[in-house]
Amino acid sequence: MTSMEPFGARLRRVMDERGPLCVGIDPHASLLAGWGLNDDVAGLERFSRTVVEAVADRVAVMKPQSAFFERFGSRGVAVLETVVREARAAGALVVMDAKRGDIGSTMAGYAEAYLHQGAPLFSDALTVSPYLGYGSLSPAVALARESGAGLFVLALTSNPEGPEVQHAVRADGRSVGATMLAHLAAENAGEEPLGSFGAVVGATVGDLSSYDLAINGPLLAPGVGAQGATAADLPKVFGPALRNVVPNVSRGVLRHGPDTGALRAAAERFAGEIQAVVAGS
Ligand SMILES: O=C(O)c1cc(=O)[nH]c(=O)n1[C@@H]1O[C@H](COP(=O)(O)O)[C@@H](O)[C@H]1O
Repeated sequence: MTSMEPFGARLRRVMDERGPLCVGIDPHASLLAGWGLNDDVAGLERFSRTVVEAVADRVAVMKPQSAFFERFGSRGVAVLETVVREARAAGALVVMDAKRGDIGSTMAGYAEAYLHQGAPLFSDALTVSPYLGYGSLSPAVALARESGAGLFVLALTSNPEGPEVQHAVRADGRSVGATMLAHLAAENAGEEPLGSFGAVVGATVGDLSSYDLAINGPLLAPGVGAQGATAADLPKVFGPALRNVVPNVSRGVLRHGPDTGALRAAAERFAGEIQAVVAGS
């Protein structure tokens, strides 16, 4: 397998060129209806390819939400394959949001599905859940390193149910979420200009001053837009780590379709607000 330049280096460059915004592709049934599309495979394909056409040539990252494609079985997954290919061809990095996590031997299978170059769903990075134990992710870490891909590990998620697991305090006094961040910092040690092993930290989670976000890797920050966070919240949540934050907006952009100009304008509005807070921090 020919190795690509590591994900972290590719991400840093595209963030420098395009700004850090990630636009999510989340074809909810309600959004398809809002766009005047049927809730079927043709509607799914029209929706997701329109989003790619509108923004993949200008945003740093696109994050298809696998759940909404899997809903339609193998034909939905075929659409997902097309979407990944087209978004990457337009210069965006694709983070596959499938939140995989299993015992190590099975995790190796998931890693092959998304992180092996040449796999039909090969993506620049994959979201993974470490809640079977961080070590269960090692096959994905190893394959990502080999192929130049990355991971985003759920650390402090944007949903209100997350804290019962992620804020739980271990016998050594550290919270579970902080432990995941520490694992990622170790993974990324010494990498320049940025490591490839990111954390998911919701933009909605509030004050993180007691957490060490200096993991030398990207921080994927969902929650801006529909979940109530704004660009203005980002400096408060992320402090000095803001430079490595990739804010994700899905419904906040998608609800402006189906007009490509309106989608583009919505993405550019979020991108502008985010650029302004990053520049001012
Ligand atoms: O991993 C994710 O992307 C993710 C983690 C998290 O903590 N919270 C979260 O909302 N997400 C995803 O980010 C997207 C947010 O969508 P909107 O709320 O519509 O912007 C969805 O695809 C979620 O599954």
